[in-house]
Amino acid sequence: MTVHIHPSIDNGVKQGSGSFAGGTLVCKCADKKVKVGVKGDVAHNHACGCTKCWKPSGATFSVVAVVPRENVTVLENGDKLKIVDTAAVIQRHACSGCGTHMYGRIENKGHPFFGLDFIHPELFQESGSAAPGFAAFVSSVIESGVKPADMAGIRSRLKELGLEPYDCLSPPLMDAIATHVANSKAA
Ligand SMILES: N[C@@H](CCC(=O)N[C@@H](CS)C(=O)NCC(=O)O)C(=O)O
Ligand SMILES: [Zn+2]
Ligand SMILES: [Zn+2]
Repeated sequence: MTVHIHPSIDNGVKQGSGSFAGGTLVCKCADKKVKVGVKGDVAHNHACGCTKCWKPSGATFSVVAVVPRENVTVLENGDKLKIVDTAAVIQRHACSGCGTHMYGRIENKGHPFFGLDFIHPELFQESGSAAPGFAAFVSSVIESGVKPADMAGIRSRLKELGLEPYDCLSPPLMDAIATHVANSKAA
């Protein structure tokens, strides 16, 4: 069985240039494309199996990374952007024309990841941004219809691609969240 994870990594994970200076994220509309400028490289790029992160058609996983929110600017056709779920922690701003999520923003100042926006590096018109390094919320793909019996094959393909599978976030990110919670309680 061929295991498809995401079109940008199914043929192998292409490493970033290490000097990506930023670029423009472009939606999939034929015209009046939404364009979002991002300064600098992305961090914590990963495959996400959750149901909320945007995936291109046919993908089992999303590929998503973070950038400082001050580095993100809507450049063109921002009037097409709509928040997918205003109740979610991550306010995902999607193009109402093609459905592509252009950036996700956390507005809760107390959240461990406040200050970071979530973006999909495959939407950069430029190449060279940092590559995904792990896979998160892997078990969640079952919620999108993947058969539990296919999970062993998915996890082994992720490992083959060098993307260690986790069912929540990676240990360093889980540690960062717990540290934030501990510090908030201590304060
Ligand atoms: N099992 C759930 C997990 C959803 C989830 O917790 N996603 C993570 C990773 S993106 C998150 O931080 N979500 C916050 C949000 O969506 O606002 C699903 O697949 O819908
Ligand atoms: Zn669009
Ligand atoms: Zn997700």
